[in-house]
Amino acid sequence: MATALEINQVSKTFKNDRGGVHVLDHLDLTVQEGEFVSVIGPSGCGKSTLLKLIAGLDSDFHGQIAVGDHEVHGPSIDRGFIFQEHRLFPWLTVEKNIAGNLSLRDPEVRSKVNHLIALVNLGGFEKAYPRQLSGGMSQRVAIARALLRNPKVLLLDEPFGALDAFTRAHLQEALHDIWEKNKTTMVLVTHDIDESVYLSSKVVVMDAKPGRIKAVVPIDLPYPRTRSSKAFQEFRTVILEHLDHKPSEPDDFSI
Ligand SMILES: Nc1ncnc2c1ncn2[C@@H]1O[C@H](COP(=O)(O)OP(=O)(O)OP(=O)(O)O)[C@@H](O)[C@H]1O
Repeated sequence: MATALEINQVSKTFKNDRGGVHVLDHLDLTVQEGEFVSVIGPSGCGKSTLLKLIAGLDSDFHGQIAVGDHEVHGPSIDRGFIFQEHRLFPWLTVEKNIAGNLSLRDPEVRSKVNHLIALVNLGGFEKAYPRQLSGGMSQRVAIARALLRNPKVLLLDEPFGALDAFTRAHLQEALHDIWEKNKTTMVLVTHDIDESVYLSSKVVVMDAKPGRIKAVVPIDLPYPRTRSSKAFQEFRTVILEHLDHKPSEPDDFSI
């Protein structure tokens, strides 16, 4: 299997008046083509920062990030990005939001957009406007839009964080379906352990201050996964333990 994403000794410090905040510390991670990787960790550990570095939205960091054979120095169509909020253009229909600046009169674009609308299960809503869609439907349009240019890697920053539990579970299924059909490599930032176990081929658990990779947990459960199964719950516990575990305190010899 070829490597889709290689993160090599990546560190990031945000400069401030007091010198800086050291957010990411020497991260190494390899993601193979077609993998679904989730990144989970405490608030502020640098998950979104890492995703932005991969996206090329911030190139002020140490180390190297490569997507396929190309080192990342800025944004490129080989990486799609999905934010927590869908960021659709309210004045454009679903199909025009997906096509972006490409013309739907081009038969190739039309056929790709039609394919994506079917993939995200929004047939019949081509001419609808974002205000006529639910939050979950809007996020599915955002996913279709991000897939239009066949990115090598799709980066998702808590895409379901603002949705209710029912819609969230439904969209997790939809995302899994899209991943299986489209074979796009995905990197998902989430706070939700169940979401990470349900979707991922491996879960990266991060530590905070500074952000480091604490564990990489391969989830070798067959799909579709059943949240209530014993094996699922065992993976859940493993991740929870990694998240909960604090480095041991030095022994206290005081009386
Ligand atoms: N542009 C910035 N300038 C200065 N500090 C920043 C900037 N962006 C993020 N930070 C700091 O970097 C740290 C990591 O932030 P980041 O948003 O990556 O964390 P996160 O793990 O995604 O958090 P959450 O789970 O709460 O979304 C935080 O302490 C944050 O305050």
